[in-house]
Amino acid sequence: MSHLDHIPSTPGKFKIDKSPYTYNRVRWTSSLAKLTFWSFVFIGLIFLFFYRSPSSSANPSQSDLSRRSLRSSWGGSAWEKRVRASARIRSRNGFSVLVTGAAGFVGTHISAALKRRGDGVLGLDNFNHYYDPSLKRARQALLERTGVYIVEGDINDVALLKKLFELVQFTHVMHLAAQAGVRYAMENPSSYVHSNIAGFVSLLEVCKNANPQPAIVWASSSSVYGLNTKVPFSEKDRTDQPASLYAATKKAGEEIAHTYNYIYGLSLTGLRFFTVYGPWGRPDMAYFFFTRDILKGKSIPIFEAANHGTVARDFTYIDDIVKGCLVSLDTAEKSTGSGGKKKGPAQLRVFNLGNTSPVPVTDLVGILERLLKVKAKRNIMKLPRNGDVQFTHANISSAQRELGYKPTTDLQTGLKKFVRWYLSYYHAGDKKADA
Ligand SMILES: O=C(O)[C@H]1O[C@H](OP(=O)(O)OP(=O)(O)OC[C@H]2O[C@@H](n3ccc(=O)[nH]c3=O)[C@H](O)[C@@H]2O)[C@H](O)[C@@H](O)[C@@H]1O
Repeated sequence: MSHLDHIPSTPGKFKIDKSPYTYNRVRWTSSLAKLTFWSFVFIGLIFLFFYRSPSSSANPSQSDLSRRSLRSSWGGSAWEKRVRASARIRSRNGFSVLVTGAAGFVGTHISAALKRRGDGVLGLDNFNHYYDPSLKRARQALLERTGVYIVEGDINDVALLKKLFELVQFTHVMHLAAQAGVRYAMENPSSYVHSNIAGFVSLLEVCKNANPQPAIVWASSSSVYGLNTKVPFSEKDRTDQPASLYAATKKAGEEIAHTYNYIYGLSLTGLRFFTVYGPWGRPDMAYFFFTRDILKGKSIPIFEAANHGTVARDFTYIDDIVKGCLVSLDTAEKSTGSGGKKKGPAQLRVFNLGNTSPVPVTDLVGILERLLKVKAKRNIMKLPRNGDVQFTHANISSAQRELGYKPTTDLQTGLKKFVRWYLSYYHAGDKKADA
């Protein structure tokens, strides 16, 4: 046996002599050289990972986040060209808007609407696996056909955000990237902190340093009203009793927005969306998976409150939400700061965007049964203590007064459009409708 046979095959390891107390000096020295070499390689890889690591996923687990971030990449001249082309304004007085969460339900609709009217739109999305990513890819393909490019990355990736602001002078940011869903917060609390708090702060940090600073419109949630019992919910009502971690992170977002407005002069508008539904919707939401399960003949859990109390939502159709978002962007005043310094007071707004007519969940199921022509297998159960509240109802007088916001789609009409889309998307192409 030559001494080469003693050189370990596994990097970073060296063989100890038969006797645990003595070792061969030659073997040790060559092993040490190997060890040093492989340590450098290893440290180099770690350095590369942290230096270049762009996106991570908001959802499943932190280890998933890191794993996925390794796979994502951005940069290069072709990439920069695509970014600039997508964000190029094509109408007089148009905006250049960065839409975060662009492959999401609301993000897709808003990106398409902005592009249609001639604004420059650049999307950003981490394509996480909270729900079927193939639906997000299909939305991406849809947007690509209209000329909207979605950068694949995470809002926590400050280097990426900085790069985007270097390439494009965004006039506005439509911030929709978030960990959504009320009930999932009990399963994966850290994903809510990661996206809705840390991610929001990282975005605001980059916006505040940008020159010029963009105006920001972002998605808060009706869930901030939490245990508030005064109806309909007005922006003046208390929001200090969240019933879920999701709601708490959205409420935290509103306070964080106040801080960045106060210190840095960022123009910020928070929109409290009320249970948004429609074509290209989210498979984790009740109207969506009820449709899927009714068609499959599976029973659906329908929540009711104590003493058979009605559980209801102010379901709001996506087109009404899009209108509310666009007019929020149009009426957003410029941020006042520059170079991270505030120059004067800036606009800070919060609006309810709801439909103003709550519908019991049982009625939602009745409408779906009629549209699908299938009887649902109803499994009535007690509202679990998982963050769901019994009732939501928006008072929209403030949005009406200041934005001219006026929802026009009732649940029956909106669900009809959703069902038509659902059937053509899943049944015509025979795609799997698993959330
Ligand atoms: O308005 C909002 O701010 C929130 O609206 C929805 O949350 P939610 O209203 O709970 O929407 P769904 O999860 O679709 O639930 C709709 C209704 O169906 C009920 N439900 C849900 C699930 C189920 O299995 N059974 C059931 O009866 C819920 O209690 C609720 O009353 C979204 O999921 C949140 O991301 C959003 O922020």
